[in-house]
Amino acid sequence: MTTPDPTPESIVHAEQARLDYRDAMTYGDYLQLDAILNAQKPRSPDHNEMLFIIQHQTSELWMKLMLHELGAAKTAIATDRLPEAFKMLARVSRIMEQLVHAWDVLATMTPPEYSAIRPYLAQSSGFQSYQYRCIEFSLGNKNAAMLRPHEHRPDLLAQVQAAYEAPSLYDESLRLLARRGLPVPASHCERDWTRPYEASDAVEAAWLQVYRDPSHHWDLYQLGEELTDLEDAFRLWRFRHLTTVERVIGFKRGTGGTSGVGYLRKMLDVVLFPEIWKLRTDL
Ligand code: HEM
Ligand SMILES: N[C@@H](CC(=O)c1ccccc1NC=O)C(=O)O
Repeated sequence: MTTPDPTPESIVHAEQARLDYRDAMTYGDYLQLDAILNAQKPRSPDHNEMLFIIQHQTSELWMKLMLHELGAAKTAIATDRLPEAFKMLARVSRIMEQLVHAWDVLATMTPPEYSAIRPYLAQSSGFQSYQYRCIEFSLGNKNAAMLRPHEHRPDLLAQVQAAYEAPSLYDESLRLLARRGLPVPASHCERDWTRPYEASDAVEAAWLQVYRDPSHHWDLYQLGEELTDLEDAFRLWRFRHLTTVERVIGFKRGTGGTSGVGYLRKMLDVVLFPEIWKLRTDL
């Protein structure tokens, strides 16, 4: 006699899965799904606005995690706990790569599809993303003008301002090199952290010592390569943004008031960790 194939119902029964959650915390409770899944409020009647909203909301969630990891990685470097920092920096780079691939989903939106939504966006723009600005500042791309869009929200301004005033990931890395006896000039160990980073031959010379003798400076060498991974991924993100914008709105001005593609193209020239790149030519 053959036993009958199990039915979906009998499988659940045999597993003794809990089915009554009246008195227990559920998946949705734990993840606050009521809040998250009721936060998509399209303003247009257009089908594609849901994609646009979810693309941005998921990006903001990943940015939240990046900031969480970046902040902890900076503290770990500042307190000489490098293995922990490496774990967190690797995660930040993987998140950035995730955001790079996310552009593929948004690129399914054609120019006419976006044109149907765009008037409903009014003057809102990614330019006003405070988490994005915190990431740029944490990575050392400081620019006082970028605080202005947040002036009307003192609570958010305080967060962006804190990232603006704090040493960046790279600043903390250079301070670590100095603590390890490498010849990082004093001007790069203590300074007004709100000033844009200025590349220095002396800093490059310090990194060169690391890269010329990796086995003696293994963890600093690994730090240099983690920073390279991160900037590499960030450059790809900027490039995919630029290309997606060009294919969707061409050379129209941005809703945030910038030239659009022209502005985003200029941002491709930003170098976050200049000496880490320059030293490769001099090795
Ligand atoms: C069709 C999709 C998109 C278009 C047409 C677009 C367009 C633009 C434009 C024109 C700017 C320049 C600022 C302005 O004048 O508005 C900008 C900035 C920005 N966008 Fe987008 N964007 C798109 C998707 C996204 C997505 C998915 C994100 C992810 C969160 C994003 C994040 C940003 C950020 C952070 C900035 C500021 C960049 C900086 O200051 O360096 N954008 N976008
Ligand atoms: N700057 C875009 C608008 C835009 O992309 C946007 C608008 C509201 C919320 C997020 C946006 N995404 C990134 O900039 C545009 O000029 O079409």
